[in-house]
Amino acid sequence: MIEINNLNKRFASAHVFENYNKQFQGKRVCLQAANGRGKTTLLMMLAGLEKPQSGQVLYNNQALKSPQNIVSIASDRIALPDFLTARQVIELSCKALKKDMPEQLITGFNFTEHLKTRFSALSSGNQKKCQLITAFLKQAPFLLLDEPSAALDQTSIKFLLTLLDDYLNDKPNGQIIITSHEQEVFIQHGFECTSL
Ligand SMILES: Nc1ncnc2c1ncn2[C@@H]1O[C@H](COP(=O)(O)OP(=O)(O)OP(=O)(O)O)[C@@H](O)[C@H]1O
Repeated sequence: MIEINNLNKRFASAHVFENYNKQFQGKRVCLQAANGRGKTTLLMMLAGLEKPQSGQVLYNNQALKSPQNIVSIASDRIALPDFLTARQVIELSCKALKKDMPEQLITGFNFTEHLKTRFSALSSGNQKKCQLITAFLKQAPFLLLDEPSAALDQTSIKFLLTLLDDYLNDKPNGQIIITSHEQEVFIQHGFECTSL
C-alpha cells in the first residue's frame, strides 16, 4: 500500500499540494479530482519522476530512494524519445528491463501495424497504447496509470481491463492506482474510487 505524509509540491505558479496526507488502502484504486488538481503530478511523484519540496511516501511501510525499481507508470507527462519508432521505444524498455519483445501486449492492443511509425507520428490513442505496453512490460508491483482508457478504442479498453483483472495475481503486495474521468468501467472491474 502507498501512504503519503505531509507532502508539499509547488510549481512557480501553483502550490498543488500543501501538507497533503493520503493512504491508498485498496488493491485497485481510481483517483478522482477535477482537472488541474494534481492527479498527474501525484502519480509522477509516486513514481519518483518528480520531486516534492518536502514530504514522505511509504511503499508497504518503506521509504525508498529509488521507487522506480518497484513502480511502473504510464502517463502523457513522461516525454518519450518521439523521434524513435514505436518499436524502438518498446525495444529500449526491453533492453533496460532485459525482457523479450512483449508480443502478447502488442497483439492484444492491435499495435503491430504501428510499430514502424515514429512515436511523434502516432495518433494519441496509439501513443497511449505504446505507453501502456511499456508500463505493463515492466511488471512492477506498483502500477500507476494516468488516464489509461483515454483515447483508446473499445476493443483496446476491453484488453486493458483483462490485463488489469490479472495484474495482481502474482503480486500479493502490489497495488494499482489509476486516474480516470471515466470511472464506471473501472468500478465494474473492482476499482475503488477515492478523492485526491
Ligand atoms: N511543469 C509544470 N510547471 C508548472 N505548473 C505545472 C507543471 N506541471 C503541472 N503544473 C500545474 O500543476 C497543477 C496540477 O496539474 P496536473 O496535471 O497534475 O493536474 P491533473 O489533476 O492531472 O489534471 P487533468 O485532470 O487535467 O489531467 C496544474 O495547475 C498545472 O498547471
